[in-house]
Amino acid sequence: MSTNKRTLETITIDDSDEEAEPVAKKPPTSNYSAWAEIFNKKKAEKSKDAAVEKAKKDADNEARRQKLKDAFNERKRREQIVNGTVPAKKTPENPKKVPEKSKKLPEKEVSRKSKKSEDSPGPSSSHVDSQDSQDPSEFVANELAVGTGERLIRPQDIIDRRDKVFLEVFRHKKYRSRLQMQAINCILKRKCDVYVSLPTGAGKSLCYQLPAVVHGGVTIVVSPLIALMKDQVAALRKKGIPCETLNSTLTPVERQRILGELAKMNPTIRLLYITAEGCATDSMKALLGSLTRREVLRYIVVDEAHCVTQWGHDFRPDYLNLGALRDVCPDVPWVALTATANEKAQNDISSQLRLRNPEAFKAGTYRDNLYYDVQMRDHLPTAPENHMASFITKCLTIDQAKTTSNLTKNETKNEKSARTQAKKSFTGSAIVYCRSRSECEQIANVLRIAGIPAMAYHAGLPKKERNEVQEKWMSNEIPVVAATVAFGMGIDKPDVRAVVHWSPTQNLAGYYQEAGRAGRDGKRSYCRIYYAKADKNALNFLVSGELAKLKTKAEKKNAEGEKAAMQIKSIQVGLAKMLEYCESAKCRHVAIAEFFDDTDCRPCGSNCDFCRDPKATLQSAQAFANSQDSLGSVFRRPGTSRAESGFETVYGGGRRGGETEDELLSSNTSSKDAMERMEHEEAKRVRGLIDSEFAKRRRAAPAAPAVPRGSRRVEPATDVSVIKPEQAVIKNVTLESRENWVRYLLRALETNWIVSGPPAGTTMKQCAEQLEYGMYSISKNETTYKNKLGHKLAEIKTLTKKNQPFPYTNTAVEQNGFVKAANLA
Ligand SMILES: Nc1ncnc2c1ncn2[C@@H]1O[C@H](COP(=O)(O)OP(=O)(O)OP(=O)(O)O)[C@@H](O)[C@H]1O
Repeated sequence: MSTNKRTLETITIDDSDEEAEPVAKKPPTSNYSAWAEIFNKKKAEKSKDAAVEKAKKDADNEARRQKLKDAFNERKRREQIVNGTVPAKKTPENPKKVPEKSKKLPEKEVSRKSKKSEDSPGPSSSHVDSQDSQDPSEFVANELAVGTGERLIRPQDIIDRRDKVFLEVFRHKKYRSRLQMQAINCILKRKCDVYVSLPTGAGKSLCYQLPAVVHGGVTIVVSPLIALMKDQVAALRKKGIPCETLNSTLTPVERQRILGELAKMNPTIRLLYITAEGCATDSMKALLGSLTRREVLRYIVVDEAHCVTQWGHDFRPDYLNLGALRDVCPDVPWVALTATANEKAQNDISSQLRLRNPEAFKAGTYRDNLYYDVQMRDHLPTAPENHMASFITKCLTIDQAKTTSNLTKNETKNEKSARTQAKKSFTGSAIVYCRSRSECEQIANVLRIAGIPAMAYHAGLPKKERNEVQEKWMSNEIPVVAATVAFGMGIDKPDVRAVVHWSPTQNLAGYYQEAGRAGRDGKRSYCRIYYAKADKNALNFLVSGELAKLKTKAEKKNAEGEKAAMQIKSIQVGLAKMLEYCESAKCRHVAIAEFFDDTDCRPCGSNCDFCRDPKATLQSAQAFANSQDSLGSVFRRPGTSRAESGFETVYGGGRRGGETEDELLSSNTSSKDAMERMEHEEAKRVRGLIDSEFAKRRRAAPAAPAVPRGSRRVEPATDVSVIKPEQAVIKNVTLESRENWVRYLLRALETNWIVSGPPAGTTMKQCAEQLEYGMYSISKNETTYKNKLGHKLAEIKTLTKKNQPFPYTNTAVEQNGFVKAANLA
């Protein structure tokens, strides 16, 4: 003890450097000198490490600075190209600008240049169009200033500028398709209106964005969603293209700034995104008139043009006002773009928008990198959630090198626990579309339990949280989002490897668009629907209110009545085709193509479940058809046929009155208000619908012989069964309702036991049946029976949320803690 004290007293601590270790000075003993030597050596090593660390940090910072500088310079350069302030290269193909007087080139020179540009590498010589599109004489020279610097004085300049903008602003190497290039060239010529119908992800936006930049001036783009516009504007700004959006979410100051810029003689804004509602206002008409008079209005573009037609799946009444703009700017060329319009819709779009002899560029819907399939939820070998989880795992290849495991030695013995605890690193991402917010939460939870990082995205989340989810998904931090339909609109993520619909959409066209968010990079991606009879009922039920409203309108013998009748037809056909797609066994690509009147599409061969394995697909469709009348007929009274029930005629689809969840989210009202309004409306609508459906049926049905409710007998279901169905000891509890409770319990257990599976020696179905019977056998009346089962269901769901397995005990043997004598083995 005393030695220690002495040693400590003799050490002088050098604390001049806060980060440095204490240094021993004047070592009094040889022991101490050895100790000090180690200390100093350590200090030297540490400072060396610190120097290396510092050098690394400096290098990183420098690299980051350089990257930012490069990005800034690159953006500046792109801006200069866009503004036409980059001096053109003095090459033989692009000679120095000629003075105004010699604008018109001699015939000979034009044709020589035309030949040259065909041969020139340009944006992919292999994709260079036929002579007509490259012929400079075809292009109408725009003699007004493009921006502040350059003036396009010759058609050849347009071609040069097109290639420069294509390569250096949009940074593409070659055109996505010949059609994309042809459409771009046609639009660039500004000689006629243009209609573009290309598949999802085909690059339609470039068809108008490139000409808009090349010609300078202002291009007006009408888009259906504020969120969509915001995304487009952000993406264009990143490329250095000045663009703005005028919508209801802007502050007065922002609005004023944009209007002030547009009022200038040469506005710098290249693309102005507006909503269809905004177009109809007098102030917008005045603005367009003023731009036209100043000759700076280049194009009017109608994106998602199917919104203009009642034949489309997403009709927006405001789009009908667009045609009136023709009177304000009669000579400006129009461009209409869509991925989802059939022949009827195309004709309607042309007439509604008053397109003048539009040149059409159309391609079928077929995308060979997308694999479509349908899985019948009620006929899967495993729990549907489990099935989906393993499907997603397969789609998103797991990067083994990056996968980390925090398991201990003992835990690795347990495979199930290993599955849940290894932190896998996935490549690519996926979306699971759900119908309700609770379904989103439930699916996200189930996926997490299965070891796939997933988050829910829906209107019920605060905006901040929604943004966070979106950002994490975009940056591949979380690979899967379980979302409502609002998610993904306007998002252009190239590596979405799977789009799963936990239940189908209300319309085949809508499905095509949502599924089209997969594989935008052209790589193999998967589009799957999980389908069950219950979905069919729910879809029919959901749209019947909308149809009922339209039917009242359709009774009127005027234009409004005609439009409503058209809409009813479109809704009915859309849903009928969606259900047909799910239920029939045929090439999925052909089914989609036929819906869009594309008769050229041949069976894909290997890009859908049917073409891969026709026999299995047929069997699955057959199994579904066979179970049609026995499954979950929640909304149909036993004894009535489907036609009698009225559901056969209430196929429907489309979003309600053009107001989507996304729009509600982006409106001025707070998202909570919007969300509540939406939920309230939906609940009211469904309640009203149920009442009216049942009232209708009560009126229509012949008076049935009075049968006490509790004793009513129906054919037992085939998907689930109940224990001792003949008992009927509780008044008003029918066999039907007991079966429904078994189904609810089964669904809840399937989700909860996705990882652990049912207790040894049992199946999930048996457990669900036992649980129901347990409650049935100890309840005195209908209310206690329902309460007990409700609590049990809630208990299972709560445990699922907490990622805890439900501890199953056979409730048939539980009664107030005692085992029933009858159940003792
Ligand atoms: N020539 C090209 N080369 C490479 N990528 C391209 C080309 N043209 C467009 N793209 C890219 O393809 C992606 C899809 O383009 P875009 O969003 O315009 O598709 P779209 O046809 O509008 O699809 P959707 O109808 O689904 O919205 C974008 O990331 C875009 O940058």
